[in-house]
Amino acid sequence: MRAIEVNSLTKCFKTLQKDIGIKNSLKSLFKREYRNILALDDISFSIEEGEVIGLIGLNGAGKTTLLKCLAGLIYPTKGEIKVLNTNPWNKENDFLKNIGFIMGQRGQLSLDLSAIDALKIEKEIYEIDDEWFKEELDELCQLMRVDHLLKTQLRKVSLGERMKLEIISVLLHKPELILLDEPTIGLDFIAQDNIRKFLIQYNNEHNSTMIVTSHNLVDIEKLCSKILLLNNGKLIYDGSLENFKRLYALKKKTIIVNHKESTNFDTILKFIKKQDKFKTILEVPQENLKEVKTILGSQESVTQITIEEDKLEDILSNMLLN
Ligand SMILES: Nc1ncnc2c1ncn2[C@@H]1O[C@H](COP(=O)(O)OP(=O)(O)OP(=O)(O)O)[C@@H](O)[C@H]1O
Repeated sequence: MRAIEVNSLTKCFKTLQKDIGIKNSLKSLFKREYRNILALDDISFSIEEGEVIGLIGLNGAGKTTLLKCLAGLIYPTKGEIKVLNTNPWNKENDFLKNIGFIMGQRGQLSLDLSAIDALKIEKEIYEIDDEWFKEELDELCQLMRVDHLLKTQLRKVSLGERMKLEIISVLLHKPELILLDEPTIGLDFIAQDNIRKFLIQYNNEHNSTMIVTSHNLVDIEKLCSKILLLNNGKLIYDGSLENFKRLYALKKKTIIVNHKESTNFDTILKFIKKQDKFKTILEVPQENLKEVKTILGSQESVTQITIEEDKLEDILSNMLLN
């Protein structure tokens, strides 16, 4: 079943321009100048139920704006959106109960409360019954390993622990659609990994649809099978991550060669990027790859050849910055 359908979505923000200095500020009180910012430019796509989609793009590409449109927090300028079979800006109760929005940069739980009290507020907002709340909370706290923090004031828990509690608060009511805006921002690598594993497990168990935005492309590679790539408000790729990597593969491949001291690199010297006694790193254009592999393969002193997979980060830099 289709979870999201977006047709020709355009969002334009109109912002007041303010000049620098008191004199100019006073002037702008009388003569207001506005600037239009096209945050989303005629984009269309659809997402099936249970898919985990990576929404990527450089700063200002339009990712948060798109998530906010999908959540019904802002109105589009033009176009149609259907999320869970409804118009998000109608804000029907059923719709609101079935979506969860996690914003890594801005927590929603009150820092003055203990974790359990803050979660109980969510329980009341979403009208979760006592038994369900207890069961869900136990399960989620165990999965996230935060049981010991429930009585602690949120101001006193670490950033990673707070993020886990934020995620729990959003998942308590088992939303069908989960929007995750930078879910691992500011977390150490262990906490990032725990959150990713948790989200994968949660998706496997509940078949919830997820959209993840992150500048940490490891999140995207580990969590998402499909991506939406935004650039200056335009959707420039919609499809599988695998296909994206194939379509936009880098023109040069990195080959790591482990070898004995005696290895002869004479015929492929021009490809050497770095070399020490037992290891050589080569940068080889696609068209020379076969030839270089044959040369390396014919040498007995070569013990291992590894061709590095293109990193998503490198493909994107190559694509967006060139
Ligand atoms: N409320 C607003 N008023 C005016 N302009 C806005 C508003 N919100 C976003 N914009 C502009 O819309 C564009 C897209 O912003 P958006 O926050 O969606 O980008 P993003 O892809 O999420 O960026 P980042 O990766 O930096 O979070 C930017 O040029 C931004 O300045």
